[in-house]
Amino acid sequence: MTTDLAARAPAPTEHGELLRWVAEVVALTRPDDVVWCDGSRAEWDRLTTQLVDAGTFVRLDEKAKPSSFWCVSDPADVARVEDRTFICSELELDAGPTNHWMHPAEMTAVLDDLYRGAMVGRTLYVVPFCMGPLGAADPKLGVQITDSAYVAVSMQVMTRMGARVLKALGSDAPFVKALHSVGAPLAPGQADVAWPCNETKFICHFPETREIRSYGSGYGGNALLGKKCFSLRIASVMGRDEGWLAEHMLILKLTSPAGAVHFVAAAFPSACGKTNLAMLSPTIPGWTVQTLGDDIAWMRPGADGRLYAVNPELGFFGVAPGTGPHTNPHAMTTLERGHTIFTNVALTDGGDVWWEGATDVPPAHLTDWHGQSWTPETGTPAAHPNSRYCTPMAQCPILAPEWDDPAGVPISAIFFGGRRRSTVPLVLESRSWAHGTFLGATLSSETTAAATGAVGVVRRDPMAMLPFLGYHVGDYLQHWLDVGARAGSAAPKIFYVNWFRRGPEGQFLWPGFGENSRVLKWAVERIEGTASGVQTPLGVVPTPGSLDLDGLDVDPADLAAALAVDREQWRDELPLLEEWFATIGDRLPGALRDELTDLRVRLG
Ligand SMILES: Nc1nc2c(ncn2[C@@H]2O[C@H](COP(=O)(O)OP(=O)(O)OP(=O)(O)O)[C@@H](O)[C@H]2O)c(=O)[nH]1
Ligand SMILES: O=C([O-])CC(=O)C(=O)O
Repeated sequence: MTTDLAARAPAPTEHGELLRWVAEVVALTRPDDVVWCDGSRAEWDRLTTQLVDAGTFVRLDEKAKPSSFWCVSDPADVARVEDRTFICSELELDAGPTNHWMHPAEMTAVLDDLYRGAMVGRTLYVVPFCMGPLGAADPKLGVQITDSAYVAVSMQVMTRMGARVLKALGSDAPFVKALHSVGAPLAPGQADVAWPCNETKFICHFPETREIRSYGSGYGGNALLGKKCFSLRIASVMGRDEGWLAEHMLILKLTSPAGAVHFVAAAFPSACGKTNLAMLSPTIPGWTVQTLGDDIAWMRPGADGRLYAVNPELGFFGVAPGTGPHTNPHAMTTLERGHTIFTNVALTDGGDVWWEGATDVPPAHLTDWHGQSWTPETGTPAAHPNSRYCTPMAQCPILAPEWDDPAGVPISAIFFGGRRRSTVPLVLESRSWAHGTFLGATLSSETTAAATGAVGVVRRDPMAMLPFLGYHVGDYLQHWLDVGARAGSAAPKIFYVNWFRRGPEGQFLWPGFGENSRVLKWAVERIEGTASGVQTPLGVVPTPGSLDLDGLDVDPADLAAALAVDREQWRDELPLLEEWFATIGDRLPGALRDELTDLRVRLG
């Protein structure tokens, strides 16, 4: 009976390939029902109400957070699963040394076995979506099939989706096939759980056929397939083939008191400060920051040689803990405007949400992310460290007017940054595009709760893309060099930053957050040729007077320590860089090997 379902459900499209694929997935997964998502407000209301009735969502107080919902996941499904993430290229060599690999045919067989009957008792949602503005010359279209209503409503926040995308697909436009199942079929009469998922998880990418297949998880980056899976892993391959860059970067607009505008893109690993920098409230008078994106940038060369950035997403899927009125007031305002899904934060007795850092003083009583009663004496965090909000970008009070422009914005500066307790100074300017690519290629950062596994372990994370590369890291670095060479003098200037350096007592040496505007200012003044800097073996750092410190209460010794380039520490770092380059193997571009040799010489 279920094999006829695709034919019985009124399909609002004449796209032959899409209809064929939906019928094939229906036959394999055997859902009870098929729903084509239209992206309407009525659909949001219907699906969120359904999720409330199912016990997955709790509706928040309408005055505090209109049309918003709280939910908690299975405690074993709280983050991206990098060890279960695969790049299934035809050749293992093309996935490179940083990715898990399985041959596409072998992986398809494994997954087909798992998908067989996986949607029994559930509804299959067809979610047509577009990454980036629909009005783009070459809109990047996708269709996600999912058996999770949570995913369907989250995709409505995070992507341009629904009827208008189906229309853009017409009868034959190409699209990325993104199949997702939580892997939890329901036997007749079996009661559902609030967060269905499976212990077995697979997040698989087929770069040659531009397909994604995800199984077993309902969590963000594993399940909202337009995000990391499409916009980074698959799009990095599209970018390689088409001559552009798909990057794990925020995009911001910086305006000086004189009205000079610079667009800045910045790549930091997961949970290392992208959202906060994108929504920064400058502490220096007259400067403003506006937001265009907090996680992903697609940068294409324009006719003038500059790189133009577009944010493919429509929402923010942000880390909740640490977000508060002092650190990120604009994120707080975005959330207050509602239409937000909160996952794994705590619930207040008044029907609002809370997490560590939301207020200075915690409420006297909460329901924590395990659904348990919590008081400040409980002694465990009320919110999971990787708890998230999923909220529409359009609600951000400092959204830049250019945010939806299909042409994108010209990037003046690229920042690379990680979370390092030592060694890496507050800011460095690279000597050239190739040197900047070297700094990005050797970026290191301590792991965070955004992925399962140990937290706080230093690892190399090239351009903050380690978990998101759709192909060989060596080829990717060569692509960076090629894009820069084509841009020539129009290429953005590359900077390297570290907000997380610590002193001997473990204190942050730099206050961060809004104060990072001082670093942004120095960077654009370097580009304009008005700020001075001093050469170090690593690159140029600010001279004592060139970083604007007006009104900043910071211990001069801490500041000096934050800016210091310690030759000893860097000499100790050299073998680690060698080791990393050896991992990349013979596809490492020679120009980057030369940069390492030059660094060794400069360090003496
Ligand atoms: N000390 C310090 N902490 C920061 C700074 N900026 C951000 N953080 C903290 O870092 C954590 C992650 O920040 P986010 O801005 O959400 O990171 P993200 O890179 O957008 O994270 P993803 O959504 O995983 O990509 C939060 O707990 C922040 O409070 C900073 O300048 N200094
Ligand atoms: O992808 C996710 O689940 C969340 C995210 O932004 C990240 O981990 O960088």
